[in-house]
Amino acid sequence: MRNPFEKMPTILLADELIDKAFRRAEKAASAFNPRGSVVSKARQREELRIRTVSNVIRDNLRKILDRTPGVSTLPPFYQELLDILVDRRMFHKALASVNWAIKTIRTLEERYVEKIRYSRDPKEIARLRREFYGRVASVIKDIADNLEYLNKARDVLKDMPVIDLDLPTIVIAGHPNVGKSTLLRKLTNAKPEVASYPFTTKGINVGQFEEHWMKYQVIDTPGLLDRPLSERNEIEKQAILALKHLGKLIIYIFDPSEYCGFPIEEQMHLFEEIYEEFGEFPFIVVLNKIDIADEEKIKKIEEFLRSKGIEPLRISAEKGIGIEELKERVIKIIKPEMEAIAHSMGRIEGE
Ligand SMILES: Nc1nc2c(ncn2[C@@H]2O[C@H](COP(=O)(O)OP(=O)(O)OP(=O)(O)O)[C@@H](O)[C@H]2O)c(=O)[nH]1
Repeated sequence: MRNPFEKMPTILLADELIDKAFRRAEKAASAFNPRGSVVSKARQREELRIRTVSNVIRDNLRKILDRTPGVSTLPPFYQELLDILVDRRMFHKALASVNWAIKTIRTLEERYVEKIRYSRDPKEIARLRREFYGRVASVIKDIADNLEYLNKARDVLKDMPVIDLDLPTIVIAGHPNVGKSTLLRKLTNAKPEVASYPFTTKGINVGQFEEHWMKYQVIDTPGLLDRPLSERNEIEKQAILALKHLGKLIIYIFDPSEYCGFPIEEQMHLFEEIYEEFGEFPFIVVLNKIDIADEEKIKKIEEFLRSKGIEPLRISAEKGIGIEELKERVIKIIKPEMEAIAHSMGRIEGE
């Protein structure tokens, strides 16, 4: 899956678009050598100007609509993301205004070409053409704000993170410095691709791994699932919603060594919040940095988790301890689900 907004064209602002169209029309008119009477020549030349202006503008605007995916056709994850990045309603309205401008200019073109064909006075013909120019300029000025909005939106959208929506996705959560990116690197054996996300200052880390001929995607969203809910703003809350559309499983990381700077009580508190927030998700909980952590603290967290019916896994992301077992647990949870999906699709195809 690619970024659905990758193909969005550069969007000219109102003045740029008007200038471009008028300049093209002048160029076409000056290269044009009509024959016939004075009136006929005037008609032909002005009709050419009108058609050129209309074509240039409509082509430009049409390209925006053709190369921008319809919001409702996008997967839910991208719809949420669109809301976070640019406000879905505004975006939709801006596109609708572009559509309106295309239609209006087409109507004006036909109307003025007809008027010119009926006129027998070269001065009147020139005046009609100027009037057409004025009306076109005012249509474009009417949508100036929308063009500006789309222009800015495009800059944001074309850099949207490329996340493969077809792959089962594992989301990593836990306080800062507990070892999230170290674990991601270890699990995926890859230098994580960092895509810039506007709602995290650090970008998002994405990596993949393959096991038993199946690919999995692991993402880490610094700044998102590492703080209490009360500290998150609206945008971040929405981003979390987007994650819910995307993820299949959460790997929650504790750092019993407390080297991350958060006491284990605080870590348990954050865990409870995230566990509740993602209630419908399967969780795998790991205790990281066991190479340096205190046995007593490890036990304390283990007891806390067992009281919730969770059996945590001890690992060291840095030393590579427990990573294979972690992968096995991931696969055990995700694979049957994916197989069930594949199976039901096969059945539908087979029928
Ligand atoms: N001793 C030890 N150190 C580890 C282990 N895993 C991670 N670290 C260290 O812990 C520190 C933080 O690790 P990161 O992977 O950057 O943590 P993070 O959770 O991604 O941090 P943020 O991106 O800031 O949220 C780094 O200095 C790592 O080297 C481990 O298993 N053992």
